[in-house]
Order: sequence, then structure tokens, then C-alpha cells
Amino acid sequence: MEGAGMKLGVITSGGDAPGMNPCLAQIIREGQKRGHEIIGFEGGFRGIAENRCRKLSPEEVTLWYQRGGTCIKTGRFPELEKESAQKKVAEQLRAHRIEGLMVLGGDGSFKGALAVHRMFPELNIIGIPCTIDNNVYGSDYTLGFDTALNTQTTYLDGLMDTGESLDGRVFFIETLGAYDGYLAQSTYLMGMAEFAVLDEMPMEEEEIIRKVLQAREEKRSGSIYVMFSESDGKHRCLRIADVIRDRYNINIKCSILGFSQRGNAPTARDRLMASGFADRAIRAMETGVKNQYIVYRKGEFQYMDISNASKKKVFDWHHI
Ligand SMILES: Nc1ncnc2c1ncn2[C@@H]1O[C@H](COP(=O)(O)OP(=O)(O)OP(=O)(O)O)[C@@H](O)[C@H]1O
Ligand SMILES: O=P(O)(O)OC[C@H]1O[C@](O)(CO)[C@@H](O)[C@@H]1O
Repeated sequence: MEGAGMKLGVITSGGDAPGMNPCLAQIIREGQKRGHEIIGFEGGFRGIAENRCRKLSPEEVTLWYQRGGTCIKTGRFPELEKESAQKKVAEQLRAHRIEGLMVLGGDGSFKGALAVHRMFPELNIIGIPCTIDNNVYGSDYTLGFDTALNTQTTYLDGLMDTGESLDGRVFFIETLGAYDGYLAQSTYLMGMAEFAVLDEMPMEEEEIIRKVLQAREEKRSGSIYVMFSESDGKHRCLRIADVIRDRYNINIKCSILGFSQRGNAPTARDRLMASGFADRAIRAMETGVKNQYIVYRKGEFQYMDISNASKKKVFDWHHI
């Protein structure tokens, strides 16, 4: 019955993101206060299929606010695209008498939730956008982005101390984010990089090289900093750096931030946002809001039908 004393499931799914833990903690604390039972399935949709679950209690979550990653583990479960896996997940949720499932993840996880809902239409599904990539359609913000950006900024601070002490170097810095350029573009927006190489604005290798040479011409002191988004994961910056080194004998260094960028204690902003998302999710379950994900748009939380999750977010060049 909607409102009082519901049995609610929760998973984290896709890549982990700082902010997932405080969001879980708030769901568990608020949930219990309002008389709900919160069941955590471990490792995303696979954990539901394999029936790895337990009741989560407020006593265990005190330190979750300050921890990166996710304390109930996450996972990718590509089998869920098949009907057989969708049925399995739906069966398990039915067996546990779960009335609503909260899914903390990215756009892929919301598509997965919708697929499960089709097999179990009485199940309410509510999504919370959690990914350092900031790429969920309809939302200006996804949990984890601020922490990943702060990690990146601290890294750049260190790099620039040395880059400004030894003139004339070129630094290529690759961020995570797959094909989404929000992390890389942010450093450029801050004014800390000469330019950013993004999938949103494809650039031929020769064009990148030309821009590096031009930046060196224009900058009389210090070094040159160029951001690269992760793209296909083949570290294109290494290849381009080799060409520049061989052709022009320039001292060029590549820094690939890699997976430590996905960790670390959530920033205060991510903790605050986590709490806002969690409250809206619980309220949605209680008030009969059905099959939505929560978005943060123009400074406020709103609901968006989960079928929109498959749409591509239009890149916002000046996201702030
Ligand atoms: N089209 C789909 N149909 C069914 N399930 C899906 C679909 N897309 C994704 N999923 C499920 O959601 C899981 C997570 O999706 P995905 O790997 O795309 O990560 P994500 O949620 O987008 O997060 P991140 O941004 O961190 O990558 C998949 O492993 C799969 O279980
Ligand atoms: O850990 P995995 O599954 O290799 O995923 C890596 C991807 O996940 C993300 O961190 C998003 O969660 C992307 O930035 C990155 O490309």
C-alpha cells in the first residue's frame, strides 16, 4: 500500500560514483523514520537476480556519508538486455514482495529498471542519477560529478606547480567520462587549460598539434595544459604526444587520471545533493509518483518519466 510502511528495494548500478553512499544513508535513515523497510541488493541488477540482499539499518550507515564508492557494491549486468534475465530479476523482487525499487545509477541503469518494470508492472521504479559523467538526459547534475571534478582540480593544481616552475613543457591530461566531455571541459572553463579535446567537438590530430604549437607561440612563460576527455579509452593523447615529441622535440608529458578519479570522499555539494535526491525518491514512493527519475534542473528537483533515460543529453558548453 502506498504511503505507510512500504517494503522498498535499493541498488547501485553502473559505475560507482561518490555520492552514492550518502544517498543510500539518507534513504535508509529517512526510510526507517517514515516506517519503511529498506532492502539493499548487492552489486546492482545481478545481485537481485542472484538474490544477494539484506535489510539495511540506520545503525550501519553513520560513516557512509564520508565514503566514496558504494557500500552495497555496484555492477554491470549486460544479460539484463535479455528477457530471461529481466524475468529472473522481476521474479526475485516479487518473491521479496518489494513494492518499489530505487535505482542509483546512470542512464543505462534506468533503461534496465524500465525493462524490469515491463516484467513486473506493479513495481514502482524511481531512479537517482549517479555518475561522474554528468550525462543523464534532463538533469543539469548527476551525483559524483562535483567530487570527480574536485579530484581533477587538485591534480591540476599539483601539475601546474611544476609546470610553472619549469617553462616550456606541454602537459596532456586525460580525464574519465567516456564520450562525455563535462569533466575535461570544466578545467578549460575554469581557465586552467589552453583548450580541451572533446568528442562533442571532434578535432583531427593535425588540428590538435597546430593548436599546441600556437599556444606555445603565444605563451611566453610557463607551460601548456591541454585536457582530453576519455573517449574510447584508447588514450589518444599518448599517440599525439609521440608525434609532437618526434617531430618538434618538445618536452611533452601525459597524465592519465584514471580510476582514482572515480573515488574519494564525496564533496559537501555531493552530500547535500545526495540528501535532496534521497528525500525526493522516498517522497515519490509515498505519494504514488510512478516510474520516474529525479532530475535537478534550473536549481530545483523535478521528476522525469523514466522512458526519457534513453535520450541523449545535449552537451551544455557552459555548464556551471
Ligand atoms: N538497454 C538496456 N536494457 C536492459 N538493461 C540495461 C540496458 N542498458 C543498461 N542496462 C542495465 O544497467 C546496467 C548499467 O548500465 P551502464 O553500464 O550503461 O551504466 P550506467 O547506469 O549508464 O552508469 P555509468 O554512467 O556509470 O556508466 C547494465 O549493466 C545493465 O544491467
Ligand atoms: O569501470 P568500467 O566499467 O570500466 O567503466 C568505466 C566508465 O565508467 C565511468 O567511470 C562512468 O561511471 C566512465 O567515466 C568510464 O568510462
